[in-house]
Amino acid sequence: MKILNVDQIRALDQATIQHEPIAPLNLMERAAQGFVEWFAARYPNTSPIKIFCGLGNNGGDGMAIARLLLERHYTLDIYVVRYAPRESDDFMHNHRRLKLITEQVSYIELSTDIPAIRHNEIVIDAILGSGLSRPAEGIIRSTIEAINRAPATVISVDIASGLFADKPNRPDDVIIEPDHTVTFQLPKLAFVLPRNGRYVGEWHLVNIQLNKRYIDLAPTPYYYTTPHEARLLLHKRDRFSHKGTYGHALLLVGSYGKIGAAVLASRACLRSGVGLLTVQVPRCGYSVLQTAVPEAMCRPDGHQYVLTGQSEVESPAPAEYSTVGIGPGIGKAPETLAMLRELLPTLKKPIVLDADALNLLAEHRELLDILPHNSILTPHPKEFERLTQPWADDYEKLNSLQAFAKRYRVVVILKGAFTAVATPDGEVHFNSTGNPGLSTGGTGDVLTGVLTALLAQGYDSVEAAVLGVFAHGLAGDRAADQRGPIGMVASDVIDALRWD
Ligand SMILES: NC(=O)C1=CN([C@@H]2O[C@H](COP(=O)(O)OP(=O)(O)OC[C@H]3O[C@@H](n4cnc5c(N)ncnc54)[C@H](O)[C@@H]3O)[C@@H](O)[C@H]2O)[C@H](O)CC1
Ligand SMILES: [K+]
Repeated sequence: MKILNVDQIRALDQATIQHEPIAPLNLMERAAQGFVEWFAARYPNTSPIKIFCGLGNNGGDGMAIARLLLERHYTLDIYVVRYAPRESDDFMHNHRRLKLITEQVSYIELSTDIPAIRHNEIVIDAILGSGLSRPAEGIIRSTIEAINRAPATVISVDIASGLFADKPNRPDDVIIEPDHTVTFQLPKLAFVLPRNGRYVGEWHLVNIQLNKRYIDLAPTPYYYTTPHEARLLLHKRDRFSHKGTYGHALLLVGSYGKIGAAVLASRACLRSGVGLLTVQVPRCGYSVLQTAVPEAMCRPDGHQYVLTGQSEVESPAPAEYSTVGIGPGIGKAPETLAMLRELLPTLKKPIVLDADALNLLAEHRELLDILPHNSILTPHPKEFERLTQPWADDYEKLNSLQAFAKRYRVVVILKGAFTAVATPDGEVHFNSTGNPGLSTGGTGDVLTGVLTALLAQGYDSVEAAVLGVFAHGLAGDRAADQRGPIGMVASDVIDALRWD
């Protein structure tokens, strides 16, 4: 699903109006109906509601929503924040229609007009929408502050008032902090950026049949992976396939005290459909691995405690495997750095790099230039910062993510809520699965195993990254359902992996 910017959203409105065709007012009515259906399904009881409307089309939506809620017999107090002399045409029209059925519309011009809000109330925020052109000031600011102080449930129409949809706010901007945002058809970039969490709450999409052709043709680097799209990436298995069909992966993982990472990555790799798996661990990990993961072959490293790449047993060179996954638990010993230096130039196919493999790359940047193209890197924000430089805001971070993926021709998976997958072509796919329960030791090792398995099976790197991140997050969601987000551990995520 595409994520469009504000100019494109405006043009999409116009395209829908022209080509459907539909009168602007009817499109607003459709948006309001969509909101009200969502609302009525979630809040069937008539809790007292306060709705705050601005004077533009977001306020127009609010006026129409107020009318539709009154028709459904909700108890409603309606406020118009009169911050300017001008009103949009569709606001005016809906204001007039509303006044035909109720006299109960109040106007907020001064702070003293702002009502007290009680804790059992629901606030609907329709003050400012995607038309925000500058930070909220004056009476808008005071109203937003009052709503944020109130102990009520807050629901924003389209976007929290005061939040820019596609560019950074200043740190001292005043923005609604909603529990829910109900937006129209497509998510906004602001919704998937971590620092905006409190200005978005849970967000929900309401389909208002905007022009499909415009959406299909609109150029954008930003996408949001829906379950349907993720499922389409899944390769079907042929009845006559055999284990050779699904590749032979090599994992270079673990060091003394971190053999658990090797076990987790190996198990996840096997649970993600790899044909054969060989795992190279330092000698101290040999018995652990053979016992904990009997399905994997083990190639013990020549070193007792860390990886050096030297193998004790006769075995093929890493380049001969379908792919290599390297990083979980490896540490940063000089021998391991030397292994990376020797290994990278020999590899011609995309590989997976995680954890200390990334930290070694950050400390020895010349290695970045010899990464096999289309390799997948899986940093969390701190690791990514070491690979690049600190950022002032999420938009700067996103730019730097896109630039990095392009420059080194790699796929970068920046982990977090709405994990971002940046491609060598400059696209970014935000993931839709996962929960805070995944913030626990070992889940990154699991992801490395998953991605290594997908590359070994012949998925191209972008598909492997998008699908792998989605499936990993979904498994995390299942684990959280079963164990709760606090009690779940990385092994639960492996157990919950499903590929159908
Ligand atoms: N396709 C859709 O998503 C649809 C969206 N709808 C709704 O329309 C709004 C966008 O409406 P618009 O009139 O463009 O903007 P706003 O209501 O957000 O703002 C009104 C107006 O206010 C001025 N303004 C901006 N920032 C400030 C500020 N800080 N202080 C004072 N005034 C400000 C500016 O001139 C704006 O134009 C969208 O969010 C949806 O809710 C349609 O109803 C259906 C289709
Ligand atoms: K709003």
